[in-house]
Amino acid sequence: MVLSSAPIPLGMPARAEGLMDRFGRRATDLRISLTDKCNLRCSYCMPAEGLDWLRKSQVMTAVEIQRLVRIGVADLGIRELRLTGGEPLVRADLVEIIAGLRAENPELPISMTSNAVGLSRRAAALKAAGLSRINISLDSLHAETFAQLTRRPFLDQVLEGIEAALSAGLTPLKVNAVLMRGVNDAEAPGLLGWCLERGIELRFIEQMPLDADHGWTREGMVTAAEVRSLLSEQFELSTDPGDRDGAPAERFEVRRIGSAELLGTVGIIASVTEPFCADCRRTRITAEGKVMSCLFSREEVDLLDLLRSGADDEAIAERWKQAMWAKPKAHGMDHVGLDSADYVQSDRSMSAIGG
Ligand SMILES: Nc1nc2c(ncn2[C@@H]2O[C@H](COP(=O)(O)OP(=O)(O)OP(=O)(O)O)[C@@H](O)[C@H]2O)c(=O)[nH]1
Ligand SMILES: C[S@@+](CC[C@H](N)C(=O)[O-])C[C@H]1O[C@@H](n2cnc3c(N)ncnc32)[C@H](O)[C@@H]1O
Ligand code: SF4
Ligand code: SF4
Repeated sequence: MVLSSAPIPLGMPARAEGLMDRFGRRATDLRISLTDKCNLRCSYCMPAEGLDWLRKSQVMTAVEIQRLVRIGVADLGIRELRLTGGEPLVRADLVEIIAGLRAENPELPISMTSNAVGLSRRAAALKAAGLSRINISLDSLHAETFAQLTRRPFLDQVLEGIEAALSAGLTPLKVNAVLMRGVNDAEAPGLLGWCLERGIELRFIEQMPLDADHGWTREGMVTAAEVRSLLSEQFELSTDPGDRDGAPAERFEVRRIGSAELLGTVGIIASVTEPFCADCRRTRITAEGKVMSCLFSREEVDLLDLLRSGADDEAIAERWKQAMWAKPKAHGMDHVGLDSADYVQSDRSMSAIGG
């Protein structure tokens, strides 16, 4: 048996149940990045020239991913799984990965976050393999604005992907949009109307300082308060009565101004201005098998070396638990504040973490 070389961290119960941290939170939501590669270059995420991609040998195989999920579900209390990246669709073995995960975990909710480029050809196969639902990123319905934000002219492919995902039953389908001031912020009500017509839940995400270009500024980002104000031009929002249940998105019921008819819901993910770290339930594993206990962690704990050196499940679970025990309180620090003086942006961009 290969044991973690690290001693049990201070204060961690010797027989800690599941992925507990020092602040009493327990991670039950596992997010695995399948790849650091992507076919878009969204300005808030990737640089125009791309990044130095990981070599194939550095990236977890389907079998390694399946083993980690098995350990997470059987031994560590994981109750839901999200596949992300990079762009999961660039993995040629995506359908096999999902089929393998589903065969071992018949009841596990398995979702994916994707840019939907090329999805129209694969949506039905992904559903048949066992994918439960999908969240798709779409920042603009205008071809020029889409191309400006993503640096690629693929809007039509994304729209086709969304239609295919709906037809395949990858629902409830959610669309993620990041608003950039002066670029697509005026589109907020239009995007919401478009999603409501299709039974899609739109979520606006505050831009976070996780871009490879390090171009984020607190003044430049569009805040949740601004999103609500932009939407109020056409819609009335009221707090959704449902339980938030640790979710990043705060949900609102949507009605046209002056109408009582409920059109659907919209979510706002206010990671910067209205953080939700106190109830965080997420544990992340990067494409190269490193645990990131927080999206903004500067410390990573390697599971791939254990996977590849004959370690047993118990040793892997123990190292994962230790990594999560050290989870920072918020935003990778001991306090909230992505705009605080002591926040230091990580070298990892969102695409290399697994957003
Ligand atoms: N700060 C922070 N932001 C997060 C976290 N998890 C997700 N987000 C943000 O929320 C965005 C949307 O996440 P998704 O991957 O679409 O899914 P989700 O909102 O977690 O999941 P569902 O509502 O269950 O579909 C991400 O791209 C991040 O920008 C988190 O742990 N911390
Ligand atoms: C990193 S991507 C990975 C999955 C897939 N490529 C996609 O775009 O949906 C996941 C999510 O992160 C979001 N994202 C990327 N960079 C971000 C940033 N700097 N701030 C906020 N959200 C970001 C994207 O909008 C996307 O919805
Ligand atoms: S947000 Fe997603 S689609 Fe856009 S560059 Fe990052 S990983 Fe690619
Ligand atoms: S910033 Fe870190 S602690 Fe806060 S919600 Fe995200 S992952 Fe959890």
